[in-house]
Parts: sequence; C-alpha cells; structure tokens
Amino acid sequence: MEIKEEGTSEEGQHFLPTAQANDTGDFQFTSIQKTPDEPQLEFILGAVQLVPTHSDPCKDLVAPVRDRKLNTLVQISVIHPAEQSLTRYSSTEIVEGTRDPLFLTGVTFPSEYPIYEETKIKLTVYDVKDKSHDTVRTSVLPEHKDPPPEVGRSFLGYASFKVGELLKSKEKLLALSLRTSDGGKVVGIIEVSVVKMGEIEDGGADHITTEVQGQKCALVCECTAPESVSGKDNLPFLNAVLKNPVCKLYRFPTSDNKWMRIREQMSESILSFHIPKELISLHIKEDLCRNQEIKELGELSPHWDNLRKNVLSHCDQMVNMYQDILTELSKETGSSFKSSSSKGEKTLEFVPVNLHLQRMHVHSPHLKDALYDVITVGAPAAHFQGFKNGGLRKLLHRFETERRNTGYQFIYYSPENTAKAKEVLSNINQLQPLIATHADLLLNSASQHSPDSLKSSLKMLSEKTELFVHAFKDQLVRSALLALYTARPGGVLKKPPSPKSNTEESSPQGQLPPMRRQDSIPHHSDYDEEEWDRVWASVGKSLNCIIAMVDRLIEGDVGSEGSGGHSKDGEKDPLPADSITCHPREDWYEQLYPLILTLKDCMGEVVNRAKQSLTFVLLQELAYSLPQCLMLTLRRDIVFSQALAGLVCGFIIKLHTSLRDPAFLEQLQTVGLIVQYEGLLSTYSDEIGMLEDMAVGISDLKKVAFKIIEAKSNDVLPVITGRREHYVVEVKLPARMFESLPLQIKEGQLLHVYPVLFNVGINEQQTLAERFGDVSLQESINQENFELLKEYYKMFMEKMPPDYISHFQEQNDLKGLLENLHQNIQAKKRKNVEIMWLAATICRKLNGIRFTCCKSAKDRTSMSVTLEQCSILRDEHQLHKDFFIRALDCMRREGCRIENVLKNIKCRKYAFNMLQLMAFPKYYRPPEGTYGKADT
Ligand SMILES: O=P(O)(O)O[C@H]1[C@H](O)[C@@H](O)[C@H](O)[C@H](O)[C@@H]1OP(=O)(O)O
Repeated sequence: MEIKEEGTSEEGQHFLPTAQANDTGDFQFTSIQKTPDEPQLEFILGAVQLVPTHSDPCKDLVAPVRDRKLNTLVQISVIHPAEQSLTRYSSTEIVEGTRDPLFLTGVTFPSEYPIYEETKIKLTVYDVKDKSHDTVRTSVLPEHKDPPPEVGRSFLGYASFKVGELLKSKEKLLALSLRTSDGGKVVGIIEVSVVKMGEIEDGGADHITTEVQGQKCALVCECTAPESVSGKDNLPFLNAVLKNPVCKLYRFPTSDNKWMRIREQMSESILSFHIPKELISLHIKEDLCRNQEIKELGELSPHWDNLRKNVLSHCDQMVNMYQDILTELSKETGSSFKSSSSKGEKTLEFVPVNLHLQRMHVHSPHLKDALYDVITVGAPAAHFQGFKNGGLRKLLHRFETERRNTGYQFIYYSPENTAKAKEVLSNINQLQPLIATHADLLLNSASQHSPDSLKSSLKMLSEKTELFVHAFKDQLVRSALLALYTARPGGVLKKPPSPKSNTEESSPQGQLPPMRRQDSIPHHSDYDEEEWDRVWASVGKSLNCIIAMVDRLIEGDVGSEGSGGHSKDGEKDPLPADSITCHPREDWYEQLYPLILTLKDCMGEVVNRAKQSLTFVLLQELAYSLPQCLMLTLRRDIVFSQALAGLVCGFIIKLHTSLRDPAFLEQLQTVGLIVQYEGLLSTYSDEIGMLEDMAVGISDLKKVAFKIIEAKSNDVLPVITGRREHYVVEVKLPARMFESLPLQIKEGQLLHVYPVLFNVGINEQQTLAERFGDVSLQESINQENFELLKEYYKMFMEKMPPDYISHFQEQNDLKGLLENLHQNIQAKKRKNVEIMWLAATICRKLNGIRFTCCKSAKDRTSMSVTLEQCSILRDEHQLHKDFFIRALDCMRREGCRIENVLKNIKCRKYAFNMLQLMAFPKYYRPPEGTYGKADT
C-alpha cells in the first residue's frame, strides 16, 4: 500500500471526525474486543536495537552519528484502513546516548479512537541531534525522508504492523525489523508489546539495562497479579460530562527495580458550557422577578420614583445583555472547551478557560491501583472586563466603602442586610404557594372526612406557616416598612430612615468609617408602628383558629364533647367560644373553608407589605452608582460562573470515582467536601486583578450546595436552582448508582463544599512583585484560607466516626502537615512552592477535590500538575529516584499537557522564554526543546 502523508496535520491525538471515523466505505473492519471504557489498545516499545559498527545503519544513514551516541525517539503514526494517508499520533521521549534505548513513554488508543485490527501502525525511529529544535516543529515531515538538517533530527529506520497482527501474535509481542527509507536494508529491531492495565509485564525476570546518568541500572519486569482497576474505573456515566480524552501511557521503574504503569488522561467537559447556560438562565429569572417587584412597589414620591425609573431602565438593559449572552452561548451546541486564546471574548465570558480533568492512573506492583485527579482551569476572572481597576476583591471593597459614605440620595443597607432582604423575599416566594397548597390539601382531607389525613395535612400546614411567620422575625422588615412609608408621596421624613437590625452593620475588619446613622427608627406622627405587628400576628392567629377547629372537628367526630380548642403550643384558643362550635360531620369542609380563606388573606397582606418593603431595600442597593454597581454584579456573575463550572465538574468526577467508598459518602454527608485551589498567579500587573477576581469567585462557591437526585431519563446533566446568594446544584445519578447512596443523601440532603485557595506566584512577574511590588494580596489570601482549612479539619475530626478518625490519624499526620503549612505561610519566603505542595497533600489526604489554575491553565499549570504527578509517584508509589526527572520530562515532553498547549494555541510549545524560566523555581522548568516563543 502506498503511504501518503497527511498534508497539514500536526502531531497529536486528534480524533478523526466521527463521520469520517465511522465511514468505513465498502470495507468491513474488525473492531478490537475490549471492555467498555478501557483503552482499545495500549502498547509499549521494548528495546530498540540498532545494528552496530560494520553494518552500522547509521553509517549509511547519518554521517554525524559515527562521532557520537544516538539520541533516539520513535514516532508513532496511524494509517486508517479506509484511507491511504498517514496521521501522526504520538512520540516517545528522547532517550539519550545509547544504541539500545528503552522508552518509558508507551502508546494508548482511548476507547473512542477509530482503530481496527486492519489499522496499520508505523514506527519511525529518529536520532535527535538538537533537542532544542526537535519539538518546535509545527508541520508534518514527509515520511521516508530525512528531515532537513536544521530541524535537528535524522531518520534512522522504520517498521510497521497491523493492529491485528500484534493482537494475534504469541505473547502479544512483535519483534519488527527496522528498515531504511527504501524498505531495503535492515538497520535494527524494535519490539512492540501489548499492555493491559490490569497486568504487570508477564514472564519471569527480564533484565533490561539502561543508562541513567551514566550508570547502568538493571530493570526487572516481573509478573504480578494486581487487582484490576476496571471496576473502579468503569464509569460510563462519566462520558456524559467528559469529552475528547487524550491518553498517554508510561512505564517507570520503581525503587525495587520493578515497573509501574501510568496512564495519564486529560478530558474536557461539556459542563464548561452547560453550567454557564444554566446559571445565566437562573440570573435572568431572578432579575426579571426583581425588576417586576420594583415595578410593583406602588406609588413613590418623585425623588424615589425617578430613582426607580433609572434603576429599572438599567436593570432591563442588563437583563437584555444576559439574554444576548445566553442566545450566543446556546449557539455553541456540543462545545466543551474554551481555549486560552478565547479568554477575552465577550460572548464566552461566563465560560471557564481551558477546563480539563487531568487524571493519573497508577498501576504499581504490590500496591493498589490508584487514581489522582486534578481539575485544571484558567483562574476564574473577567478578562473581557479587564483589570485596569483591579479585580473583585478590591472593587467590591471600594464600592461598599463609597456607598456607605454617600448619604442622602438613598438609604444605606449593609451587604448583610441586603442579602437578608433577598433571602426573606426568596423564602416568601417559596413558602406562600407551598402554604396555599397545604391549605388546599387540608380542605381536601376535610371534604373526605378523614381524621388521619386531616391531622397530617394540618401538620404540614402548621410547619410551613410557622416557617413563614418566622421569616419576618427581623428588625430589617420593620425598618424597611418605615423607610418605604416615608418614600410614599406625602410620607417624607426630615432625615431618611436608617436600618436597624439584629445584625446591625459593622465595618468589616473595622476598616470602614462609621456612617451617619440614627439610633432608632425615626418617629413619624402618622406612622402606626404597631400595624405591622398586627398584620403579621394575624397569620399566626388564623393558623391557631384552624388548629382549634381541626381539634374540635375530630373530637366531635369521635363523639366527645367540644372542650374548647387548644392551639398547638397548649395556649387557650384566642377565638371566642361561640365562634368555633362543633358541627355535624358533613360540615367539616364548610367549617374549615372560611378559616382557610382568612389564613390566605392574612398571608397575602403580610406578603404584600413585606415584599414591597424588602424590594425597597433592594432598590437602595441598585440605586447607588448606576451603572457601575450592575457591572460589578455582572463581573461577579462571570467569575462565579467560571468557578462553578469547574466545581460542578470536580464534584461529579469525585462522586463517581468514590461512589463505592463508604467513608467518602459518610464524609460527604456529615462534613462536606474540601475543595482546594492552587493558584499560580503573580501579584504583579494584570494578574493582581485576576487573583482578586479568583479569590472572590472561589469564596462565593460557599453559597453552593449539591443535591443528588435520581436520573429519570438519559439527560444526566446537572440542574441549578436557587438564586445569587444560595444555589443548589442537582446532580443526577442513574438508578443503579443512586440506589447505593446512604438514605439521607437519597432523601435530598444538601451536601456542602468548603473552598480554599492558596496562591504562590512563580514566574518572572512574581520576581518583580517581590523585589519592587507588593505580595500582601497573596499573603493575606493564604493566611485567610489557612484559617478556613483549619476549620474544615476541625469539623472533619469532630464529625467523622471515632473509629474512622483513629485509623485516619494512624495513617496521616494531618496536624503536622497543617502546622508545617502554617509555618510556611508565616515564613514569607519568596516563591515558597512548599505552600502549594503541602496544601495539595492535605487536600488529597482529606479526600477533597483538587484544582490547579494559572491565567490560562496551559503553561504554568502544566508544569505544576506534572510535577505533582511525579511527586506522588515518588512519595506514594516508590518511583525510582534516578527516574524522577526523566519521568517529569516524559510527561512534559510527550504527555497530555503538551497536547493541552497544542489544542489551545495550535503549537507544541510552552509559552516560556529562557529569561522567564530562569525566574521559575527549579522543578517548574520544562525540558529543552519544549518551550519557546509561542503565539498565545
Ligand atoms: O498558562 P499560563 O501560564 O497562564 O500561560 C502564560 C505563560 O505562563 C506566559 O509565560 C506567557 O507569556 C503567556 O502570558 C501565557 O499566557 P496566555 O494566556 O497568553 O497563554
């Protein structure tokens, strides 16, 4: 078969478009048998032996090779059977200075990849003369031809095989001849052997030598029979949220000279787009409702009416803007990835940048298989809005300070009071229809004349009505009522009233100057302060009447004489005895009907007044500094949306991977989950603003609770309910999985998350900040979040069962780690990356969800996650110490993260220059040839 090179494709794990992949034309191809969700095929390249001296292939092939040892790499290409063209798929790392290289990077084809027994794989071996030029290539080189010398590599030989030949071969191993470009001369041998993740290499001891820093090291591949991970990993449901996986395979030696196998996987998520769309819809609903309530505030005096008109016109514009963004996003059907280069696009503002699951699956001898997940994502930040004036942390503080000190145009309510007003309004909106439904159910029970059903309907009605009455037990409602009264035509007070509430506003951290305020609700001769009490109390009273009536009806029904009604709390019924009399059984409905009507009327009156007064509070919040205050809300929504998309993705993945772990479920239910963010932003220039956005976005995640529900259809995407101060994310699980959950979770218990952020800037900008700028932002974030982490730990220790805790303490010295983290934060050392390592370790030990972020989650993030992966292999899986750097280089050179760079900027180069790298902490520098000037 003639092999045609694919003209323009860049090396990488690009999948053929589905239509193309499945289009096998007239041919019938043989699928590879495998368990679902397992890779289709994985193989490693055993020893490559190039024929030495007198028949030295290199002598004929590449003259300069004679004078030095080879630096070899194998490039793997795929020839789809229906086509005649060849697609570059992946490469091994470069093994330096040997003629019999041993490659640590293997090849894996994920389950989605269109590969058949008839698919041909081509292996091309190169000698890399100049590493710094090698991976900087951006186009495909012609096969069978020496690359131009300036590219820095020379062709040594090639071999090819059909996938079916490998699968059917004895021991699933092929020893293939490497040939010259014309296919004539044999220049060496290359071994290919199939890998199954559930198996360590078969057979007896197989001694392979390789050179490590000048030393020969004996590596022994031994047979063991470890537990298969497929049970744990077999989560087809996850495919509904994870898309386009990129998979890489490595084998690394352990300290006792055995092999461990590592599968690295990176997937994007459709939640990147789904969550923003859900959230924007929710904001639109919330804002439309608020705008309507502002319109329905009733008659206001001219000053307030003008203010209202102004607010409404801006708020309507804002809703239109959200609607436009939603329309634009809805056009992106099926999208699951926003690239770093799109981070400033207005229509994609709510979408997180470069969100991925970065997973490492370790299969090592004698140890249980392990999965390590990190969500990598660009720091949640409002790139389109820009950072000229800083980010949310600063902007919100400045806005609040100014608002507090600007007097008479409007009334100042603290953020806490405004939040409370929103909460009460939301409670009212939920409770009023609920009470009405329960009241109707009570009437229904009455018409059925069923005492039991009457009692249980009454119980529900009482509970909800008590909640309703309780919702207004706040001074804020009173002060808002008075404020609104004074804003009505003719209701002008000498000074605007100032709110007084149980949570009287105090300056956060004592930073805000005291505001002009009055100590009590101002007196107004026409204002009847007790009127509200009477209206409010009428709801309780009418409930008591209903309770008393139900008592009497039931008592009358069982034949006993009416003995005077008792309210639920045992008090004598407030109604006169003759107003509630015992009637014959058929009158139950008629007896209760007028009382229910009264309850509904009273409730309506309370709702009407409270809604208007609290909406008036919201009007004050909106009135100050239009349209800036709305832009601030927009900015906060944008940042939150990006943060939430990541969180939901992390939560769902965690839930799926830990569903069979009872301790995890217990923790989820009783304590909640820690969510740890590693930030790599510098505290210099624009990144200060990003960090300020990120800190608020992550802290806002506290407002999110999760609820797990059973999926009733194939639509398993999460649903968001609630409002800005309190969101509930409903995660759907298929019946089989849902059934395995603890009862409380199945009953809809809300599950909480505890986000923490630790940031350490590592690049050259951070050097500038340390020398000439200010690092206080980073210091205070780390200090504040340390306190939050400590609180979580305390809660964990208190709430988890004692048996679990004693075992946990034996295994982990969390106290020591926390102490160490604290000391490192206090130490104020420059670029103290120890802070990130400790925080990540603590998070893993606490079974939390890990995130790593930098501006784009592309370059610095890639350095950090690969370092974390190799550190885990060293600390938890006995990675041979001599191979630490080599493993790190393999992952950075040919692993998932270089593919991440490629998919973001269409170029396989980390965007660092030499000067930048000199400023990086040592282990954050990528290998030679993988970085350089890139158009980001
Ligand atoms: O993924 P990042 O580390 O945020 O990418 C940075 C990179 O670190 C830096 O060296 C380079 O100059 C660019 O600013 C990268 O950011 P982009 O957002 O432009 O990809």
